[in-house]
Amino acid sequence: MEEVTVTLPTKTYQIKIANGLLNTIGTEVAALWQPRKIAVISDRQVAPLCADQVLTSLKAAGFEPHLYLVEAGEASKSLGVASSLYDELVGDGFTRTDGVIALGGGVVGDLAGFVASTYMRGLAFIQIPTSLLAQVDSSVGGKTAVDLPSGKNLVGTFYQPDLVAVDPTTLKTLSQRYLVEGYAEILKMAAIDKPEFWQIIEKIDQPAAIMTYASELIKASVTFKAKVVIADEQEGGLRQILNFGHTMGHAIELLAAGALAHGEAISIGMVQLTKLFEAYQLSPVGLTQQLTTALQKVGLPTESDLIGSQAFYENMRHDKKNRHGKLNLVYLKAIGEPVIYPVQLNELETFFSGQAIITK
Ligand SMILES: NC(=O)c1ccc[n+]([C@@H]2O[C@H](COP(=O)([O-])OP(=O)(O)OC[C@H]3O[C@@H](n4cnc5c(N)ncnc54)[C@H](O)[C@@H]3O)[C@@H](O)[C@H]2O)c1
Ligand SMILES: O=C(O)C(=O)C[C@@H](O)[C@H](O)[C@H](O)COP(=O)(O)O
Ligand SMILES: [Zn+2]
Repeated sequence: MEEVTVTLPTKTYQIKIANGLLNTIGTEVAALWQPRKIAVISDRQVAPLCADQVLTSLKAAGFEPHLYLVEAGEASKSLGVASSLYDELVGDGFTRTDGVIALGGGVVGDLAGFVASTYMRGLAFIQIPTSLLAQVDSSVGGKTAVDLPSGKNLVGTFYQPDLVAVDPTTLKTLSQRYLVEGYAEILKMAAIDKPEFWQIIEKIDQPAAIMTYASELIKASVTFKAKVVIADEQEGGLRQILNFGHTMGHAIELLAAGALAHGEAISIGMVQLTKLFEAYQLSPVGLTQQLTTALQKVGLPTESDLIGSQAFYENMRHDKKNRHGKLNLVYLKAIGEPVIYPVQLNELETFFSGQAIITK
């Protein structure tokens, strides 16, 4: 078993990574929680694959698990779905001494974490991520959210789990599209972490290689993400680097209305933003091509015709790195050297059209 510890001012928790961990999840949970009711929140695609394993193990450890299912996909990250879950928890008599477990990808993790953090002002919460994206990124760090029609993750909380239990064997049933999509967030972390991480990326020459290096990639990603979160839990400054590619990416994802998965949109966002900063001579010549090549090797998109419309700029203005009239963008001075670069909101169009005057 690999373990990474997340030590924060208010709590410390473990990210545990082991093949077959779902079979013994009850024992892991019993080491943290007294017997209680547990809301296991999952989606209709994931639950038939592994919910039985989790429920059986929880029951054997003395818990009373209740399974709640949402539709698979981003549309479930809504206030409406959260509200239905609150009603079900009330109906089943959940109280503040009970718990919530997210069993699924990033959608289920963000939604269940949001419900756990708000229902009766907060129930204990555990993440069991089953997609690659969730295992490397979304289950760690405590960002929970639902979307609004006007933007991604616009309502949410910082709410840390008591445990993140990663069982990489769950990835065997994940489609190639979502394996590759999760890889986009791995590549993001490799691009902003020390160059040793990028060296693992250099070895990934086709989608199948992602599975070959999965354990190494998961460990490197959560170790890096944990380090950033420990340094800046609530994104006062440094944590914004984890948003590399997300300002454009989230705007594109919203405009694509379900046609692009999160990681696909972030892939486009990383490349197009780097292209802009390369043109402004703030990123080195050739960096856009380096990122493009690494992303295209696994089939990720790097371009979109959704960029540049009025709605695109409007979406970017809702970015949570928008502070005091400036939008903090994250660009790369080099691989492993992310820089936070504030742009005046009233100059956003000029900046993104490549016509701004840059003083270095
Ligand atoms: N909180 C954070 O820090 C954070 C970080 C990154 C992304 N996110 C959010 O995560 C979401 C994207 O997560 P995602 O890519 O996991 O999407 P997802 O949860 O929609 O999962 C992708 C698809 O894979 C299926 N799936 C999941 N695990 C599976 C398995 N083991 N076998 C077969 N199918 C499986 C799901 O049912 C879904 O259809 C976005 O909403 C994004 O905003 C949050
Ligand atoms: O954990 C973080 O911090 C991140 O930014 C990770 C991102 O990959 C993730 O998509 C996150 O949900 C984006 O957060 P947001 O604050 O831009 O909504
Ligand atoms: Zn992301």
